[in-house]
Amino acid sequence: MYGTKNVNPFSDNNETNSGNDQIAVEIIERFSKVLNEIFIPIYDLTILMQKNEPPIVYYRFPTIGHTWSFFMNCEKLITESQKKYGETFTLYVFGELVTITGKDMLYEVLNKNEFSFHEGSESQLLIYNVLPYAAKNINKPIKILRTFFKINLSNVMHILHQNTSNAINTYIGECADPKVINEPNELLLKIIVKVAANVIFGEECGQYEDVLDIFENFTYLTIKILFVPKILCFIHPWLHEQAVSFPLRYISKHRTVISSRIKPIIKKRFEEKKKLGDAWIAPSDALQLGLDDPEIAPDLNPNKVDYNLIIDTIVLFIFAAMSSTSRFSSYILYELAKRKEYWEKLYQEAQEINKQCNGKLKSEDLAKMVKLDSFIKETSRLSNNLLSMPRKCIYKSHYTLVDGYQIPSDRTVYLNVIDVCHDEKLQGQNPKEFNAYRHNSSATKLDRSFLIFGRGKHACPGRYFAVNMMKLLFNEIILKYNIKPANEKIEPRNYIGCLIGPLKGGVVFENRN
Ligand code: HEM
Repeated sequence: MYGTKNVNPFSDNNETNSGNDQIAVEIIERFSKVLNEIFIPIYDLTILMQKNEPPIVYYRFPTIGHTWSFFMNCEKLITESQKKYGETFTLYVFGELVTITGKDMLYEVLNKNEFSFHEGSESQLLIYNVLPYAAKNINKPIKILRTFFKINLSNVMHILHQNTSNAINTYIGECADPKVINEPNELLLKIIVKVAANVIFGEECGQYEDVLDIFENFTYLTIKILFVPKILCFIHPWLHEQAVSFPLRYISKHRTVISSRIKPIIKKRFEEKKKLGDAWIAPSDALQLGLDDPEIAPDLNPNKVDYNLIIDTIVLFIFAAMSSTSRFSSYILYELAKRKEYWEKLYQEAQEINKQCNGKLKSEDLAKMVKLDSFIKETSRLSNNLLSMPRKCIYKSHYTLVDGYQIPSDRTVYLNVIDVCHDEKLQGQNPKEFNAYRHNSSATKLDRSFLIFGRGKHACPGRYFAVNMMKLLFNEIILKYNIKPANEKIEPRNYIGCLIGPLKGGVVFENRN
């Protein structure tokens, strides 16, 4: 029954402190024991009388709860808690109780309306504080994004390919002598921003350096704020939100710059459409999809366009697209640099496909890149966060999971995705080891064993774009360069709290021939 077994998952480490530290720890421990003995049973009792909540993992220090171990070694905290309490349990982190569910229960949480994606998601912080016009009716921008991926992606593949090639030439270029790229994360972000800006924003606008700078800065900052420890949440979550979203709100007056760039383009498009009528060929970008919505742009009148909503939709698009795609691309680049044993086969595949399509890749050619697809899928599988896809329980009093545990209203539930990634039944033999050929379906396919793009009704609508973007990028890199880690001892993946942190270390590029 919940909260009654005061088991300490970290008891093995208790003896490592010495001297004054040891005394200090003992004093705090004694003090906290007294507090625990007073408060925990009272809390336990009140809850027990009401519901069968998931067990709260034992913690030593009141207020701090599991925050320290969550931050320092989240993987160990989760694994040991799971061993002792089962797959559903509760932690006390940054002043808040959060419940963790494992591989058997997480699909229920993902699929039930009683668990809100929008209220649970960390990105809400960004959306409400920085994109207020999108936040007012979030379904509108999401619908534009979904439509874009449904109808436009294959139409823009040749543009994406061309832009990827150009961006690689610009940012990596000829490497007759070995060239060390010390910050491959930044390089990949630059390439992806340039490529994606064209198809999202329109070719005319995607060329403006000031706009590209905004997208880049915005993505950097949004990645950074995800890793800021939520210390201020001990006082109130609102304070944390205000502090981390502060720099984003003032980022180079993004609204003014983007607005000054899109207004003339929108005006020109309306004029051409009026003049040419049905003969006008609409550009295949997300900007145009926004303009096709009569609520956003009524009567082809530039003065009536809801520019704020268009700008927020574009920034949301960029934020959603850039941060994850560039982060995952950097993990793939490192794996590729490290794992020479895969090169031969990947190179052969790239050459054959390139020959068949005369160097002009279309959607169907990308579908043929099965080996590269598997390599991308395996890298992503092993580059997942430990916990992911938070949901807030919005059911009136509590929601009862199939395992009988009752999740109280307002509780955030995190999904233990690493439990899925490391499960032998789901992943096959040696699930913690890299084996690119363990997969027999594409990285875009949503299934129980692969949760990188989520599942259920909020599953990532940008996954085809992301995977195709990565295929274009690495197909080009494989054909053009030999790569190796700048430092033989490349740093393994590191976690910051429950999130996988950016990889560190340079990569050396050299022309293949
Ligand atoms: C490697 C790249 C990417 C990864 C790993 C990724 C991952 C995810 C995941 C896990 C979710 C589900 C979140 C949840 O259920 O809590 C999600 C949702 C979403 N993703 Fe992605 N994503 C990627 C690229 C993209 C791209 C390129 C876009 C394009 C704009 C995009 C747009 C979105 C949007 C709009 C949602 C929310 C959908 C909704 O509200 O229903 N993502 N993504």
